[in-house]
Order: sequence, then C-alpha cells, then structure tokens
Amino acid sequence: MALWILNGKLWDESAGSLATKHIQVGDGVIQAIVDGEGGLPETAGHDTVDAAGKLVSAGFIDMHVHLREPGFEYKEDIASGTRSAAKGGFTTIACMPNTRPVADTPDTIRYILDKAAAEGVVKVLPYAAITKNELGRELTDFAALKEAGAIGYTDDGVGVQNAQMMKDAMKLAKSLGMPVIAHCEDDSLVKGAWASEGKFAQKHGLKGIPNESEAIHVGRDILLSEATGVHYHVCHVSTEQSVRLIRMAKQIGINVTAEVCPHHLILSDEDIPGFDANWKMNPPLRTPRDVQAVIEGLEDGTLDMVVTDHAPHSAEEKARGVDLAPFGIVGFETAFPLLYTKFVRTGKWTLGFLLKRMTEDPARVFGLAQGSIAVGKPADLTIVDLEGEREVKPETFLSKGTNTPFGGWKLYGWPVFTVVNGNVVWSE
Ligand SMILES: NC(=O)N[C@@H](CC(=O)O)C(=O)O
Ligand SMILES: [Zn+2]
Ligand SMILES: [Zn+2]
Repeated sequence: MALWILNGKLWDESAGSLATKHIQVGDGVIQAIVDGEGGLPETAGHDTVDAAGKLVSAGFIDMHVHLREPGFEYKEDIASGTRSAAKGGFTTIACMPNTRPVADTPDTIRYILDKAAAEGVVKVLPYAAITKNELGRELTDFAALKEAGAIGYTDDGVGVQNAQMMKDAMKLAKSLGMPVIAHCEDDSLVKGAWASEGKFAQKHGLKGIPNESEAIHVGRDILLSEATGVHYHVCHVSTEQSVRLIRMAKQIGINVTAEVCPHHLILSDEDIPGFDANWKMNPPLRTPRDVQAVIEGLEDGTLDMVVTDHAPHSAEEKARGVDLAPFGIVGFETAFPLLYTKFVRTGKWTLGFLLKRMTEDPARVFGLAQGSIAVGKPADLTIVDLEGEREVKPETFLSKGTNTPFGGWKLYGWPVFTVVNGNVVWSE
C-alpha cells in the first residue's frame, strides 16, 4: 500500500514560487509526483492525506544535535529526542558524542544505532569523538568507529586544544575519507564567562567570552585542513571573524564547510533579558554586528547549512543560576518557525533559500541520499502550515528539555505532519 500526499505546495526553484502537486510514496521512496493542475490521481486502495494549502518539503536535516543517550537520559533520550525532531519537521539528525560514556568506542556507536533503530522515529547518524573521553589527550580508533557506523569525528562540547592532535586527527580522517567536525573554542581565551564580550557583559560588569576564542580555532583548523586535505566542518559559527576566515578559505579552494544555528541568526547579546540560564549557550549570543555577519555568511554560501545544536538540559540544572547552569538550549521544535517567520515572511529570504539550507545543502555536504523531493529518493517529507500563527509553549515540547529563550514568541510555519521512509512518524 502506498501513501498519497494530495494537493501539497512544493517549492519550484525555476519558477521561484510554490506549485501544487500530489506525491505518492511507498516502499520507503517517492514513487510519483503528479502535477496538481490535472485533478486528483487514482488513489483507491491507498492511504491519503490532504495537504491542501500547506507546504510539502523534503524532511529537514539537522547535522548537529544532542540526544544525550547513553548516560544523560534525564535530559533527553533517543525516543524523546527523535520525537521532538519529528515534531519540528526533521527526518534526519546527526548526534554528538558528548554522552556518558562518550561515543568514543565502536560499542557505544553501535548502542546508539541499535537504540535509534528500535526506539527512534527519525534517521539518526552518530558522530564519534576525536579523542578518548573528549579529553584531548589520545585519539580514538577512527577506523573501528567508522566501521561501527560513525559518520565523522568531533569533540563537540569542547575544542581540541592541541594543534598537533588536531592535525593527526585530520590526517587519519582524510585517509579514511571521513570529515572532522569542530567545536571551535580556545580554552586559554575563555575563563569563567558565560556571555560574550558585548553590551550585556559590559552593563553587568561581567567578564565576556571574546570572539577570538572561536575564530582562532577556525583559523588554525583551516590551515590544518589545507595541509591535510581533510573535509573540515565548523560547528555553530557565531562570529564575524570566523565567517571572514571561512569565506577566504572557500575562495582559495580549501575543503571547509560550516553551519549556523537559528539563535545566532536571530538573537544578539543585547536581547538577553537578565541572568536567565535559558539564554546561556555555547557559543554565546554575540553582538548585533556578528549576527549580521552570520546572516550574510549564510546568504552568500560561506555558511552551508542551518543546524539546531539541540541541547536539552533538565529544569533543575537550568535553575542553578547562570554561573552554574550548563550551556545549551533546545532547538528542534522552534527552528523552522523561527527562521520562516523572521526571514521568509519578512521577505528577506525566499522560502526556497531557507528550505535548501535545511535539506539539500546538509545532504550535499555530508553525502546523504535524502534532502530533495524526486522520484526514487527516500520518502522523507515534512508538511508545514505556513499560515497559522501560534505561540511557542515550551511545556508542550516533545523534548524532555524546555530550555529555550523563545517561550512566548508568536510564530508562523509550524510543521504538522512528518514522514520518514514513507511512514508517518508525527502528525498533529
Ligand atoms: N551548545 C551548547 O551550549 N551545549 C552543548 C555542547 C556544544 O554544542 O558545544 C551541550 O552538549 O549541551
Ligand atoms: Zn559545540
Ligand atoms: Zn553541540
């Protein structure tokens, strides 16, 4: 039996507008795409869903998320995290290895993949750690981790402090045809601060996190990527300086790609209302000038994709006060509505541009088969209501985490129906 998604609006890049189509999915793939002008197709004997008036997109792809399993199931687990992703319209997510234990052995990678197959509802691609326990002292077994199913190496949560360690990692990754994904942060430039060096820190007499703590690693790693030829991918870019370095590196053909988070595109340090840990994340919210630079970076392709860096923490942890609370905010269930409302409804971006940065571009960069709507492609689809305005209510999230600065925001562009491999995994 197939599933027909009828009357949906698909983005037509050549026309630069939406066009009504009917889509048939079955056996895990897209089987037919029929023009909406010619009336309804024959659907007898098949399931149907009416997507009239709604957007149908390839399922969103999020290459930077924290599912917290194994070890931190009180923050999130694979069952809750993948449901939260599905509700946000994401059908493929790549999870970070800063779990307990850290995903630094083939056993842990296999554990994550097995759990995702048994309890997850979207596609889960695990990253493995660069160094054992993410301590920066000893490389993990890259070949064995690849064999177990890891899709790249990263010590996300911390920067790799030692340049020789990073270079060795890149050489090894290159020899295996695998990417290195970097959380860029030089510890010698960050000491006990949680806000960036900007007006908020000044106003409150706080020590700030300087932009260079990120950009120094970006610059260093670009040079190491040039030296080793590895595919180097920069996590959660937040500063003007990093954008500038990545733009230069791309211009001379260095194999670098990068991602940016919705919160760094929408919020600056000047929006922080006070000492509230829901505004504490790493990298921190930067200055309005940095926000402008990452927007321009995404627009000109210096930054390849949007990721959420979905980072759930418990309410108890976030209530400890800003100094003691962990860094991170949840992202799945607000990402698309935020970007759609802020950039597409305002006319700054086309809908096609935003969709590309959340589907085709991550698929291109990481060599994934999904990410576009075409016959024969995996049937990973998202239906989105572009018209109804709703308020962000963290207490209704499917994530265990409610740690978001966006509670109470009124947004458009809510995903209402999500399909993975032709199976409905979330529906309102
Ligand atoms: N982004 C965050 O603020 N936190 C992440 C770690 C990370 O992405 O660096 C987390 O694991 O909580
Ligand atoms: Zn990080
Ligand atoms: Zn992260």
